[in-house]
Amino acid sequence: MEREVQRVRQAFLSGRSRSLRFRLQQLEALRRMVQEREKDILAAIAADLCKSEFNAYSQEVITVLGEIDFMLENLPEWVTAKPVKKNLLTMLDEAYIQPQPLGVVLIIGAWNYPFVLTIQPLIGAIAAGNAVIIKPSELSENTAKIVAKLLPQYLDQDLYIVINGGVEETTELLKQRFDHVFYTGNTAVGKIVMEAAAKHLTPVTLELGGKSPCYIDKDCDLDIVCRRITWGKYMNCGQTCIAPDYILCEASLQSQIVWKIKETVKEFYGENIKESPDYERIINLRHFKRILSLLEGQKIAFGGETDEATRYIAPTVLTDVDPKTKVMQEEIFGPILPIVPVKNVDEAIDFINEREKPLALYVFSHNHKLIKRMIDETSSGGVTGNDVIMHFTLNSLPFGGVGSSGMGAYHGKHSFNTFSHQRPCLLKSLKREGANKLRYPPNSQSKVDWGKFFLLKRFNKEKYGLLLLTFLGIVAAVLVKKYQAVLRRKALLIFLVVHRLRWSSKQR
Ligand SMILES: NC(=O)c1ccc[n+]([C@@H]2O[C@H](COP(=O)([O-])OP(=O)(O)OC[C@H]3O[C@@H](n4cnc5c(N)ncnc54)[C@H](O)[C@@H]3O)[C@@H](O)[C@H]2O)c1
Ligand SMILES: CCCCCCCCCCCCCCCC=O
Repeated sequence: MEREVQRVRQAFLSGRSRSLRFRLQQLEALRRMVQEREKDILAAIAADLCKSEFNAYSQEVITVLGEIDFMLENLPEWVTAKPVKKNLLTMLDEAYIQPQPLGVVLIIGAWNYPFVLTIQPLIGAIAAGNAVIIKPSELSENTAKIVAKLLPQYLDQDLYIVINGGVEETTELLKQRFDHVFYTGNTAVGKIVMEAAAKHLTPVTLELGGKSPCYIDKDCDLDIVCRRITWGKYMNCGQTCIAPDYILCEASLQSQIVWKIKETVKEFYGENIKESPDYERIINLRHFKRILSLLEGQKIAFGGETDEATRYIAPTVLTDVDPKTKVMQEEIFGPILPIVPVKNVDEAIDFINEREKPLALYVFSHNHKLIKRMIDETSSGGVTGNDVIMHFTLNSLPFGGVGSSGMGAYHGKHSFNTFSHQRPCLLKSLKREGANKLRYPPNSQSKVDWGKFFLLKRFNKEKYGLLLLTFLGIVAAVLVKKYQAVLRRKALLIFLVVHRLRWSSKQR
């Protein structure tokens, strides 16, 4: 493992991942891979999660292609140095922020959307100019294999490598030194990742999970609400990090919600859900048994049918759920939807705030003020009002958690920033030493006063008169610079003295 990481670091140190041209070329190669090998990728996802080609394409491949296109379009602008505002002490100098790659990045992918949750961070890391070690989840072994097979056929083989394996390999990998670790998965392993990274002071992005609440207000169109929730909850058999985990609503709405979700399930998956090409299966037996154990002692309003041989669990709704029961203590990550009755929105807000900060929050209402209030008075990684999941699809929004649902974010420019160092650069001249005397010992009250004047005031915040004066001063300085080096220093001094006198008189 150490040798592999060394090899990737050597490739990074060669400097070739840094040029814009190279990054664009690698991203284009990645896009070609997805387009040319689409069938293989879809087949692998199908084998892992029993997902139809249509679903795999629209839930995973579209997002990957969209992200690559977005990067290709915007990267030339993002990589350029951005000039910043200056103070009086540095106004003749060059000050800018230069985004730079971090170095060697480790990406640990997740199994539930095994392609997009591994490749989307990779896109950001390449765009930012890094070398990358990709560790797909061993739970989605078919996708892990196809990723390991295809990436070296299209990308630089020394800069971007795939290491497959389970807990043992991940543990070994995490002993190595990286410049950033990006992990997607559960909170318990997130802590292990962060602890390992801390040994090298390596920064981490943790894309974790949590119980994402869904509040339904009385004032809404329940047909539409239930259709949207049914889509987001049972997509991928409930194995979605931002799936609505449970519903909070007034008790009087409960029976209507149950009935409408039941009808929608029929509309989406037909009478025989097992036969539906749109309904997936649980990833493995461990998760299948874990989800079944959450049903114990619950009132099943509909669903509850299971088949261990195929790891099938029917779309299920639980009513009058006691918040103290097991199903409300851990993230469900399966097709079970508990309804917890609350008296009103105040109680719903308290309920959410008494628990760990979730990855997503959903609120349905015609009342825009109520939605805004929910957002203002709670915390979560992201929010979608009057729908579920959809904030994930917008690459202008940072995607990530807060508190126990994670730290850091990605997607679009946010990925580029996550994998870049925003390097502050100030380029001074070795001339104009006169102004610098101010900061050299011995210090004095007069120097402190000049320092206050130079550093606590920004000329762009001054009134018009001052602006004009500054402008004239700069013009004078430029002219003087052009014609007479000696005069230039004097003109600048006169300008600063005038400037200072005005400022001092205002202070008084
Ligand atoms: N925020 C997101 O974008 C996002 C996306 C997908 C999943 N998730 C979250 O992930 C969770 C689902 O994942 P899961 O819990 O089923 O994963 P899991 O427990 O089945 O496996 C997680 C991974 O952790 C690794 N692992 C386990 N123990 C380890 C150890 N001691 N050291 C190193 N690695 C170890 C395993 O090899 C495996 O690849 C949910 O909480 C979900 O919300 C979050
Ligand atoms: C054909 C219609 C296109 C519909 C687009 C819907 C996109 C859904 C994307 C779902 C991806 C969810 C990933 C969640 C990450 C955590 O598990």
